[in-house]
Amino acid sequence: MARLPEGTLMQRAATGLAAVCADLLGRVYGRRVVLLVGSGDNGGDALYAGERLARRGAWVGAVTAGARTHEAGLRALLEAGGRVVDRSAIAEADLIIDGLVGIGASGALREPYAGLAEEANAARGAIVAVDVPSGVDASSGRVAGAAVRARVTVTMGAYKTGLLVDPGAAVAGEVELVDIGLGAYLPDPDVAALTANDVDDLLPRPGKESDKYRRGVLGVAAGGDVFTGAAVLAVGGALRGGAGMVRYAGRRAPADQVRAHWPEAVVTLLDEPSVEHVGRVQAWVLGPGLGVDRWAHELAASVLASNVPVLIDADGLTLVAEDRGLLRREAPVLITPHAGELARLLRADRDDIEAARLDHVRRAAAELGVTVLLKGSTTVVAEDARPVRVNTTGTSWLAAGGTGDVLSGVAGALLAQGLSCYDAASCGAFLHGLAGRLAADGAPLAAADVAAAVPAAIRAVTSAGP
Ligand SMILES: NC(=O)C1=CN([C@@H]2O[C@H](COP(=O)(O)OP(=O)(O)OC[C@H]3O[C@@H](n4cnc5c(N)ncnc54)[C@H](OP(=O)(O)O)[C@@H]3O)[C@@H](O)[C@H]2O)[C@@H](O)CC1
Ligand SMILES: [K+]
Repeated sequence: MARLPEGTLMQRAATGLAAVCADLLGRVYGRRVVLLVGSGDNGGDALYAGERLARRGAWVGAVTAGARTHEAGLRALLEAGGRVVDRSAIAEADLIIDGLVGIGASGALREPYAGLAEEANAARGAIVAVDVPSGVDASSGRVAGAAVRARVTVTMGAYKTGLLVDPGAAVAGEVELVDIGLGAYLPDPDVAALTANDVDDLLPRPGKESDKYRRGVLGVAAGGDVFTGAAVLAVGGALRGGAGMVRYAGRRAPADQVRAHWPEAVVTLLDEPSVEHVGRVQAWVLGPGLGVDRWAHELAASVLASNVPVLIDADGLTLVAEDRGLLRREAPVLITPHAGELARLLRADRDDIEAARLDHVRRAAAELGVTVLLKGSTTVVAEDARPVRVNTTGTSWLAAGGTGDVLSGVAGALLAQGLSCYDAASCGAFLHGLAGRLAADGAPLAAADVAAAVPAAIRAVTSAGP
C-alpha cells in the first residue's frame, strides 16, 4: 500500500471543508467564523479549514473544548491571523464549524461539548458539521443526548451510515462528500455512494463501431388500458437513457400512445400475452401501468422466461408478490419498489420499512436473491454481499406521479447497454435524481420534464471531470 505523507488526508479534508464554507458564506472577506474544536482530529480538520478562511480575510475564532487541542492545526490557524476565543463568540458568528467530535466519539456528548452544541443550535449563524454532526453516532445514526443541527455536513472519504439513517440524517442537513483519495484503502464499508466521476466512469459510451443493436436494445412491457401514460414515460426514460433502440410490446391503447409520442420506438401490438415474437432485446422493463389481471400475469411470466436481465417495477411487483416463483430464473433481476411495494413483497409492515430502510433493502436482496432499488426520500440500492449504495442526488419535487416510470426506463436502458443490475440501478438513480433537480429548479415538475432533462444530467456528470 502506498503511503501518503502524514497529514495529507487532513489537508484534503480541510480544503474540501473550507470550500463548502466559502460557498455558503458567498463572500469570505470580513465574515465571522467560529470553530468549535474538540480534542481529536475532527478538531484538526476544523482548525485547518479555519486557517484557509482566515487567509481569505475572514475573522476566525476557535473555541477549544477539550483538554488537548490539535497542536499543528492550532499553530496554522494562529499564523494565518486566527485566534482563540471564548464561547460568547458563538452567538455573533456568521458561520459555525462543528469540529467537536467525529467518528472517534463514543456515547452521549459530555460537557462542555453538549452545552456548546446547544449554544451553536441557538445561534443565528449557519452550522457546518465536520464529518458528522457532533452528538450523532456515525455508525448508527443514534442520538443519545445533545446533538448539533447542521445546515451542511461535510463528510470525508465515505458516507457514514449515521448521516443516512434517522435521527442522525435529520440533523445532518445537506451532506457533501469530500473525496480524500482514500477509496482503495478503506475497508469495505457497508454503505457507499457514487460520485459524478464514478457515474461518468461507469456510463457506457457508443464507440465508432456501434450501431443501434450493439448499443443495446431495451424491451418495454408496460402500460394497460387504464395507465397508458406509464408506458409512454418508461419508453421516454429509456430513449433518453441511451438505449440504442426501444421495443415496446403491449396492448392496443398504450401501444397507440407510445407510437404517437415516440416514433423512434418499435411497437409490437400483442394479441397474446407473450413476447416470444417481439425480436431480440438485451434487457426488459416489466410492469409500469401493466395491470394485475390474468393477461398481465401471463405476459410477466413470458418476459421472465427470457434469458436477459429484467427490471421489474410497479404492477410487475404486485404480480411477483403474489407469485414469487416468477423470480426463479437464471438471468439477473432488478426490482425497483417503493416502501409499500417492498412491504408486500416481504410480507412486512410499511412503517417498519420506512423506519429502517437500510435493514430492509439488505434483507430483500438476500431473501429474494435479486438486486433491489428502494425508492423514497433517500433511494438505496442493495445486492447481496455488496455495500448498499445510497443515492445522493434527487429533490423532493420528484415525489410526483410518473417519475418512477421514467426511472424504470433510464435504469432499463443502462441494463440493455450492458451494466450490471447494481450499476444500472445506482447510475440510473443518480442520473434520474440529477435530472429531477435540473427539471425542477425550485418549482414543481412533471414526469415528462424529468425524462427530457436526462441528457442534461448525463452531460453534467460527463463534464464534472476528475
Ligand atoms: N480517519 C481518517 O483517515 C481521517 C480522519 N479525519 C478526521 O478525523 C476524525 C476522527 O478523529 P479522531 O479519531 O481523532 O476522533 P474525533 O472524532 O476527533 O474524537 C475523538 C476525541 O473526542 C473525545 N470524545 C469522544 N467521545 C466523546 C464524547 N461523548 N463527548 C466528548 N468528547 C468525546 C475524546 O477525547 P478524550 O475522551 O480522549 O478526552 C477523543 O479524543 C474524523 O471524524 C475526521 O473528521 C480527516 O482528517 C481525514 C482523514
Ligand atoms: K463534528
